[in-house]
Amino acid sequence: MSDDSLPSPTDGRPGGPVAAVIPAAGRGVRLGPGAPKALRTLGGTPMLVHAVRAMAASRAVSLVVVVAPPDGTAEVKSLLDAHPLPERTDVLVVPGGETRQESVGRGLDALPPGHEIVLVHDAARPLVPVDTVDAVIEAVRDGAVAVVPALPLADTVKQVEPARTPGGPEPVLATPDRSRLRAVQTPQGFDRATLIHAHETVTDDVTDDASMVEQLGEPVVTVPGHEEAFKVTRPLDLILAEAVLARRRLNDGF
Ligand SMILES: Nc1ccn([C@@H]2O[C@H](COP(=O)(O)OP(=O)(O)OP(=O)(O)O)[C@@H](O)[C@H]2O)c(=O)n1
Ligand SMILES: C[C@](O)(CO)[C@H](O)COP(=O)(O)O
Repeated sequence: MSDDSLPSPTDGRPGGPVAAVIPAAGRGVRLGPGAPKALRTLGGTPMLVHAVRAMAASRAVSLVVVVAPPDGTAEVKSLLDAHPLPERTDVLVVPGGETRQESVGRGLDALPPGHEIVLVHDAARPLVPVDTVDAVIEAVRDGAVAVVPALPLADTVKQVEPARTPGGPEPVLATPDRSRLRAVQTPQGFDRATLIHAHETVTDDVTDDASMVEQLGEPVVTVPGHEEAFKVTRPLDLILAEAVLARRRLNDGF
């Protein structure tokens, strides 16, 4: 998809500039000891900077709200000052909360008026291609209130009774039909009012924003995800991300 393929519709569909909220306040416990995950480097550049650039790569995105570790807003601001974005993209930095949900909520609270479409993108998915970002935006512009990039599963999935002790045996309860399951990624795209309503209404613990919209009874749809939009969660993911970046740099000739 080219950068110019995202019109600002004038036919009543949500158009205009898009804002992206990037929750980046997690510690990265599963990645192991070190700096907060979003500040760890990939190819010498902090993961957060990759994620911010990935959103700003879409010409539709005019504002990125970064939700920083509460004690790290000054560090994140100076980091972003040192890695400027295209002129069309503004950046705000706000402190995050205890959970991802709370951090996204704080990012939404900071949104100025004028962005009808909001993306929520994990800092921990630094390598999402711009075509995936644009596909999500386009689906919201086409009238969906909530859109998730999704991939089929490669593994068979079992539903289990969780072990009583870590590493203990887990009785298998069921094997869901894999053909109807999807692994969902970010950015997830939303009609702004719907997302804000979901965050004001849903208090259950959830692991993504689209499930909050589902709880409102609103429809959520998928667009094709991308393998390179994987989440850097465990140490092996960092090795994979370095390899993907190295291949991209080789292909781009720098
Ligand atoms: N209180 C939190 C927790 C998570 N996140 C963000 O939510 C995204 C997805 O979360 P995850 O990959 O689980 O990150 P962590 O919470 O840092 O990882 P872990 O659970 O291993 O500590 C990350 O970009 C993370 O920075 C956040 O903004 N605020
Ligand atoms: C939002 C998400 O990336 C979609 O797959 C995922 O649910 C985040 O989960 P995490 O355990 O907070 O990383």
